[in-house]
Amino acid sequence: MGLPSFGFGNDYSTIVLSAGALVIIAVHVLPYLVDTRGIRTIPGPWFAKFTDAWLGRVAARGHRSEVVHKLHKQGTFVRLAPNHVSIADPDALQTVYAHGNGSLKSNFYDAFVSIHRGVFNTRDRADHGRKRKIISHIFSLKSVLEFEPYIRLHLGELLEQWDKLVEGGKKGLSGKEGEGWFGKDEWVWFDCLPWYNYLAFDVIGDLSFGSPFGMVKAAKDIAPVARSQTDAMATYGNDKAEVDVEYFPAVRILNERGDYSASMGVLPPWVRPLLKKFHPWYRKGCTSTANLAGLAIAAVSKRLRTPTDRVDLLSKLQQGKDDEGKPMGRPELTAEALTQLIAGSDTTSNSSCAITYYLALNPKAQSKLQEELDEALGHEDDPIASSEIVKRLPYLEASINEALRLHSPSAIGLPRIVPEGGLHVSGKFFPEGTVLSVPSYTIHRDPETWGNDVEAYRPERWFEQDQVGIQKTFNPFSYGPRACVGKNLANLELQIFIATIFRRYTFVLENPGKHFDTLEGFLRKPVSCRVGMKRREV
Ligand code: HEM
Repeated sequence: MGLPSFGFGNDYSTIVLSAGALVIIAVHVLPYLVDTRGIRTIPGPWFAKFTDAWLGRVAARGHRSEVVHKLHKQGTFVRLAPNHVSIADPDALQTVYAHGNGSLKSNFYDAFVSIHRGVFNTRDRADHGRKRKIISHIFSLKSVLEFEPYIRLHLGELLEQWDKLVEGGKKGLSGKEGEGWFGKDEWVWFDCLPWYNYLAFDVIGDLSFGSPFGMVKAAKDIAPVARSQTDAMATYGNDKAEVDVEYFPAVRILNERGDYSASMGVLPPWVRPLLKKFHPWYRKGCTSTANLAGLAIAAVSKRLRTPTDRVDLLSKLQQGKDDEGKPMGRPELTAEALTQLIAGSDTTSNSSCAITYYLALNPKAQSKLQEELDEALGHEDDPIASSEIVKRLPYLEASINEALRLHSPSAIGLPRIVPEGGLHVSGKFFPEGTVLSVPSYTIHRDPETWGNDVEAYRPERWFEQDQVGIQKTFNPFSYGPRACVGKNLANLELQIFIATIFRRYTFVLENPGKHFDTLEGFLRKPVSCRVGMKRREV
């Protein structure tokens, strides 16, 4: 008996396999061999030379900055994808991100768009310039001081809650199941991360949407979200119409959205709809992105139904006008309020948590900070520190900056496209269209700038090292026209939070030997931060 004949079937599989091989060669191998950008000799992981999938996988696993940092042990330049070069050189910041160099955000940022582009994910230069012009004066030093009462209000609520925990701790009580706190040896032991999330969300929710979520008071991650975006958007044009809401954990959906977008953004645009449809992890992220948008839609709609004379971010956005004197329409207003909620919430809470962790780990630094706080605020009856006093405290500033350096909430290299004419960066020429980034995590560990003990938390280094080098290398808020527009508000919040909290309480780590676990999406986030806390005698 002869071998079975596969006839047409055999020819067909050969054609499919050959076509597949040709597509792989055309899409992945040819660009590598032709090397139009002249980056073939740049070292990097083997797979990353041929496909974006390597970076997509690393991003989805949540430790991108640490992985890229290790790769930079090979040198200043690392190829992270067929068209993406990471440059670990503080001098490169001025070239890649500076005003006037013409580089734009890459298509990474398209993965962050939900209802409408906001100032963060608008890539077109003119559109961004228009938005930024309307928004930037809202975040001037003078303007953000008008927001101080909201910061004080919600911080006061946090102190009330933490005082209760301290009292419970002294009595040796424990929280109910799921609350995660217990008292032992006069201390209360608990995870401070969720509380910082509640605080940051309440402050920014109050500022961006005109009412807080009430998370601190409820001690719970919960916020109203529009039940149907389509129905909610149908109310645009009728500010009196009510939007039907349901309740979601906002902190969780914000985290899921950041992880999803940061991994999706490094993949080619044609793969993205397929992943959204067929891959469960990406599908969940897509749902969270929609829910987060629903949160902004519901909140802005509620605010417009009940006009008020409050001064907050939303009222300032409503008053803002472009060069033609036109205010923002409701979709744009909603998108900007959402941008501020996203950009101004877990950035601040993760930073506050990291500062608390490093001060709890380093009792000497904590005592030194408390001495400075006692001297400056000792005569004050008000438990909440005022901006007027805290802005002048050097050790407080160094303690905050040292934690932002080490933890780096914004740690990944933010991708920018080389403009027409190309760019010379750190001694190498990159032609138009190459994607470049400078990883903050790695330059925050540059021994030339920071000294040889880069992994140690030592606020003192801010007084010892060369100030020009520090100014050039410290990059928590990025640099140039796309740098953080909310930096003044972020600094105000961090200074008031940390001064108030460390003046009132002392912290130790529950398990000082345990690694400070983080998970990175767009931001580098602590996973938890279990501390012991007690009231100070002040
Ligand atoms: C410690 C807290 C914060 C950190 C570390 C931080 C960091 C950053 C960074 C690194 C960027 C650049 C992102 C990129 O290019 O992809 C950025 C952009 C931005 N941040 Fe912040 N941020 C913080 C707090 C805030 C706050 C409180 C707000 C406002 C409520 C805010 C609003 C924004 C906006 C709107 C952008 C986009 C600006 C643009 O593209 O023109 N941020 N932030």
